[in-house]
Amino acid sequence: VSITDGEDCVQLNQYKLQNEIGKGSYGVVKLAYNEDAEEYYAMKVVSKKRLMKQCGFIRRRPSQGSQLDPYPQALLPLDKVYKEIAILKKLNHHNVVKLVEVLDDPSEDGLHMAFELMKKGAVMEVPTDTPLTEERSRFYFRDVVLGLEYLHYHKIIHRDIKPTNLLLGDDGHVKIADFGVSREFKGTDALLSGTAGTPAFMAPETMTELEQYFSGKALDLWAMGVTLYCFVFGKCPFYDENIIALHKKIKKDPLVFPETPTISNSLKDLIEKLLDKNPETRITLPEVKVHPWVTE
Ligand SMILES: COc1ccc(C(=O)/C=C\Nc2cc(OC)c(C(=O)O)cc2Cl)cc1
Repeated sequence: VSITDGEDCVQLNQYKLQNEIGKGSYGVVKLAYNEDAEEYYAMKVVSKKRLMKQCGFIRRRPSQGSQLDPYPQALLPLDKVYKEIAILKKLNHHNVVKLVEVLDDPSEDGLHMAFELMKKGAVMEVPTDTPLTEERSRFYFRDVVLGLEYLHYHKIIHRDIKPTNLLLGDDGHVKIADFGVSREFKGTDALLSGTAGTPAFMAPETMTELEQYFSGKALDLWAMGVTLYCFVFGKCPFYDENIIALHKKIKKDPLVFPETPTISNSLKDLIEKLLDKNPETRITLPEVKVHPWVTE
């Protein structure tokens, strides 16, 4: 990997890194021009050092001798990102982002993942005062249903479905992105514990005091419900900037639809079934596929 700081942009092998187009806890995404392919890509840059710190592997140790504290048996954080790459490499679906290449130079801190560029970026930002029409929401929702059906079929729970992780290509279709917290499972469903993803999109069953296990697929369905609500209303159904208050609202508050914009009864019915606080009775993906609002 040769990194040269040219006129004012960084060259990484055959990629010319340009301006930042995305940012998150994972790192940044930069526009990258591939000189050989004469194509633009989205280059996700993950800092390995930051990953190590995020998992508390690098502690400030008092200088008491040089003995290295043995790493706890937990997964090394880099394994997490290598697992994410392994998952992405085997995925190939019209509604899932395509990982093209990984540039990982052991001597470099940045791990670079080149994705096909989704020219229009995220389908929408939340909150927004210009939400999507019901028609447009249905069009994008169908893409998310197909993408998620593919992921669940390949035994992957995404765990961070939300509008900013739904990227729009120039064919007007949506692809699911960001597998940073996704989980592979064996058998028919994942049995998960703990919370991962974005708080306002987390399902109520994950917010239990006692350590509990819950279905992975049902988490993605709940997040799809929050996402669909955001599509048409431009804001989340449950929100509070205080995380404790947010958890309480998600667990206790009834679902409320704003007066405007008015939405059809069939859409209300679907959102209510997705945002069912009981994961046992929550609508499943096969049922979503045949729901009147989706097939209308
Ligand atoms: C306005 O123009 C724009 C065009 C494209 C973008 C954009 O692509 C942003 C993020 N991209 C991604 C993020 C990912 O994770 C966090 C992953 C992943 O890890 O799966 C993949 C991609 Cl592509 C933004 C603005």
